[in-house]
Amino acid sequence: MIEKIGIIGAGAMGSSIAEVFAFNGYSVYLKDQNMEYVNRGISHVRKVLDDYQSYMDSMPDKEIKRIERNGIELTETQKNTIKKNLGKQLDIDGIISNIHPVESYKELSQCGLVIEAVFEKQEIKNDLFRELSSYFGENTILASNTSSLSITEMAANYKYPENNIIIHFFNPPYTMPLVEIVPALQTGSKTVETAYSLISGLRNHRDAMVPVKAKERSGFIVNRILIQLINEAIKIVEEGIADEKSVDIGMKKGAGFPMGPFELGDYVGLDIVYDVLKSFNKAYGDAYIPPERLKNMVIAGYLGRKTGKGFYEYTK
Ligand SMILES: NC(=O)c1ccc[n+]([C@@H]2O[C@H](COP(=O)([O-])OP(=O)(O)OC[C@H]3O[C@@H](n4cnc5c(N)ncnc54)[C@H](O)[C@@H]3O)[C@@H](O)[C@H]2O)c1
Repeated sequence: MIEKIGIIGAGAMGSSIAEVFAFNGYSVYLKDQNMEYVNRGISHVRKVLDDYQSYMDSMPDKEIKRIERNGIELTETQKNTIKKNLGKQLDIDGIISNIHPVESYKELSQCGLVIEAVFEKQEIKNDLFRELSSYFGENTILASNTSSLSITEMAANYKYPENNIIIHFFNPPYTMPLVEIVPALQTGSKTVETAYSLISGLRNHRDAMVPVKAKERSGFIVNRILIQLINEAIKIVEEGIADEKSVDIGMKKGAGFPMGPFELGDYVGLDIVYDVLKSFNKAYGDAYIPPERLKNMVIAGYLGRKTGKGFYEYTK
C-alpha cells in the first residue's frame, strides 16, 4: 500500500496536488529547484487551506439564512446545532505537517508514487526521468502530470518504463475531482490499476476524486473538447453571430456550464489556449487552427486574468 507520495515541482499544480494528498493523510515529500520554491509552494497550500476554512466558517450562517428565507423560524438551540454540525474546523497545521520539504531526489526514493509537475517541456521531462532512473527502484511509480506531452517518450528515458504513467489532475485539484489516467505504450497493467485505485480513494475539498482512463492522444478527453469549445466560441463572435457575453450566458444558462467559454479562456490563460490549439492543429488537423484574433491577443499580451485583460477586463 502506498503511504508516501513524492511531488517534483511545487508550482501551481505541484503544490495543489501536494495539498490534496496531505489533506487525505498521506506523507508528502515536496521537491523543487530550490528550497525557496518549495517553501513558496507550502505557503500556497496554507493559503488554500485558510480559504477553505473561511468558506466553511461562512456555511452555518448561510444555511440558517436559507432556512429562514423559507419562512421557518429557528430556535437558538437549532441554530447552535447547525453551527456545530456545519462549522467544521480543519487541522491546518496538521495537514501542512504532512508535507515534508526535500532538497534531493534521494529523499524521494522511499515513496511508492512520485508525480512530476515541472515545466511543460518534453526535453525537461525526458531529462528528469533519465536522472531519476538512478534514484528510484522498481517499487516506485513515476508519474507525470503533463497535459500534452508524450509519456511514452519520457518512459523511454527511464529505467523501469512499466512504472511510468500520466496522472493528469485538473486545475485546481482541491476543487476539481477529475483525474485522467493515461498509460504510456510501455506502462504495466499493475501501474494503471494502482494509480486508478489510489486516486479513487482520495477526496478533495468538494468531492470524491474521480479517475478516468484514456489513451495517449493529444488533450486526452477533457482538454480536447474544452479547447475546441473556446475555439468555436471565438469563431461565433468573429462571424458576428453574438458577442462574448451572450455566448457565455448561452453556455451557462442553456448548457449548464459553470463558466462560459470566454470566461474559461481568460481563466486558463490565452497563451496556453493558443499553444494547445497549435499542438492540436498538428495532431487533429484544420478544425483546430487557432483564430487570428486569438493569435493577436497573445501577441498584444492580452492573456486573460493573469494580465488583467483578455476577452474581459479584470481589476487586480
Ligand atoms: N496549470 C494548469 O492549469 C495545469 C493543469 C494540468 C496539468 N498541468 C501540468 O502540470 C505541470 C506543471 O504546471 P504548473 O502550471 O504547475 O507550472 P508552474 O510553472 O506553476 O510550476 C512548475 C514548477 O516546476 C519547477 N521545476 C521546473 N523544473 C524542475 C526540476 N527539474 N526539478 C524540480 N522542479 C522543477 C519550477 O521551479 C516550478 O516551481 C505541467 O506539466 C503542466 O502541463 C498544468
